[in-house]
Amino acid sequence: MDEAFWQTKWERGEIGFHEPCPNALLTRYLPALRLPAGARVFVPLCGMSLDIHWLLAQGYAVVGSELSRIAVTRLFAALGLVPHVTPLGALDRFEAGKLCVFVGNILDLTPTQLGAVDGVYDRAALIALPATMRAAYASHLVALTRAAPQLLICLEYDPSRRAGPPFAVDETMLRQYYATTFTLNRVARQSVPGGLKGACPAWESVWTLTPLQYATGP
Ligand SMILES: C[S@@+](CC[C@H](N)C(=O)[O-])C[C@H]1O[C@@H](n2cnc3c(N)ncnc32)[C@H](O)[C@@H]1O
Repeated sequence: MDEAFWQTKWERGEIGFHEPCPNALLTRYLPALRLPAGARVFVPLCGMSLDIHWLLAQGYAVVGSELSRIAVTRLFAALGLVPHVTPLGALDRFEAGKLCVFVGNILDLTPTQLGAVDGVYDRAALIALPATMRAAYASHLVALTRAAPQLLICLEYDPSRRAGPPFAVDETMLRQYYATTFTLNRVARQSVPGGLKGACPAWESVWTLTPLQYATGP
């Protein structure tokens, strides 16, 4: 699952993952993160998601990371924003109003370039990556965001029934990636209507990841 795979998907318009409206699990469960008003939310592997429109409409500042320039150009256009583009070595930063997106490989993004974020929203990012890349992505994301709390949507299905992406990521895997940094709390689990593209039953889980140093104890 290299960069060329995703660039080709965007060039061919094969973007079945793109949802026609803001994700209902985001709009329902983001309050569980208890972000302050006007918080800065990081959306890794953001595509041109309408979730970003929704986050901006709630008054959040949004910062994204996305490989595809096609996606980011379309995202700004759909929002009626004209981005100011700044080259930053391997990345380009697109900025307008309260939206900033780094175009390029997230692994090239540094904490200094990203700046402070209050929370992370991961929909179809961790599960877009194969197992060989996931641990590196997860630890990079923690370092990048200085372990900011996350709202994370995961997908579970029998991986012998269908090849990813999206990949199945169950609780055991999630704990391998994040349990040393966060308290993991599953706030919802629901079956995917019609299964995973009709191939097999699937379930979506919504997790909140709270930094361990902030977890309240007795
Ligand atoms: C499954 S899509 C999800 C997009 C978005 N989160 C959504 O919900 O519509 C995964 C996205 O990650 C991007 N991507 C994949 N690998 C990446 C990487 N290493 N760095 C930045 N973006 C990446 C792809 O171009 C694609 O747009």
